Amino acid sequence: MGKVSLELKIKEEISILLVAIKATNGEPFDLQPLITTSVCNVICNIMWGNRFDHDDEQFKILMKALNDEFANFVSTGLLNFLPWLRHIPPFRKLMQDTIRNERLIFEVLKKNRDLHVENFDADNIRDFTDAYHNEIQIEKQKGRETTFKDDELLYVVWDLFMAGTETTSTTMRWAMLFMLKHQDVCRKVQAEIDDIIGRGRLPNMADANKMPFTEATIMEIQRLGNIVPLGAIHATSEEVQFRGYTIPANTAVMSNVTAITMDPAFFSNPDKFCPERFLDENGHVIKNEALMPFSVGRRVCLGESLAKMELFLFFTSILQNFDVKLPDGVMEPSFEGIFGVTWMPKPYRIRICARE
Ligand code: HEM
Repeated sequence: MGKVSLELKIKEEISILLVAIKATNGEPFDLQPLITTSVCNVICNIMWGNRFDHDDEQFKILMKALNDEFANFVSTGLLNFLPWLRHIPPFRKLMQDTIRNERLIFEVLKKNRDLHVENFDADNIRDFTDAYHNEIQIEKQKGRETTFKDDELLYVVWDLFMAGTETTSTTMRWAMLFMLKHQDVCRKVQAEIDDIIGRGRLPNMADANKMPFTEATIMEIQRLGNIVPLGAIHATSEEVQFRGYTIPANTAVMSNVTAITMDPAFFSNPDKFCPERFLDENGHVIKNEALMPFSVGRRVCLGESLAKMELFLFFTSILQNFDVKLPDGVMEPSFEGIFGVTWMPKPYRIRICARE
């Protein structure tokens, strides 16, 4: 799927999201289910070429199971290191729930794969699942051994759902909290949107490089939101010498991303929310290599460009149309977080009101 058609799919989701937000009539609500559904639908579109209505039964099963998997991730992750814990409450129940959820999710994934295989037409590749299945057929015809396998496809799709849904949704929820707290920044972003895009059409990716303040704001949200504070766990495949240390083969390695994003040597006053740190004196964006929300190296986030597209389009489309406000009686947004798959804000309620 090319960048242009991907952008169209994202904008289709955004249009539906904006209608759903408008229907809240400026009353306090939790943005999480709406935004997660939207970004999950983007992945569905890439994988299966379709989207689901928010109240579709199959989609509800997938979303609930995905949410439970995310919520239990830290505890189930512990079982990787201490597997015997699975026999002891409360881990026993957690393990049973995880197995049940995985079965439910794989049923949905299998159903969609089988539908694709039934209607497969090599001359009309509709989406990722078709493209993958096509690869299996090509390798089969050539009689070659391949890692492209029907069952492997289910795990690839599952990985993309896991990696691509909660991350983007969580970043957007931090984004809204930062805008609640820093209304001055929010107004500057809105002024840039009005100037470059206006109110008559949805934002496009072509607008992004004309909007340095917005780009810098998203960078600062990603720096302070810091949603993957310890990166992903990797393992050394052989012995490694690193800065005078010897790391043996098969050692689990984690990267302390927080130590970098909060290091005054890279970011002055690191606790301060300050988009201007990413702008030079002419208002142009400064790239800072110490900002690495998608990690670096060979295992860098596979979805980085999709995620950047989603963040820009969701963020600007919401602020183009709405102001963000605290519920009556709430003086300050809470920046307390929960450590699940990612570092995510505690559930909060927000008022998103049509702009004057
Ligand atoms: C704001 C959103 C996102 C953030 C902050 C983010 C961040 C990350 C980080 C830090 C990693 C670990 C890299 C490493 O192992 O060193 C990662 C891996 C990955 N991400 Fe993302 N991600 C985001 C969105 C997405 C999206 C939308 C997709 C695609 C659908 C995606 C797919 C993946 C995949 C497949 C990996 C594993 C790559 C590998 O192991 O080789 N991510 N991401």
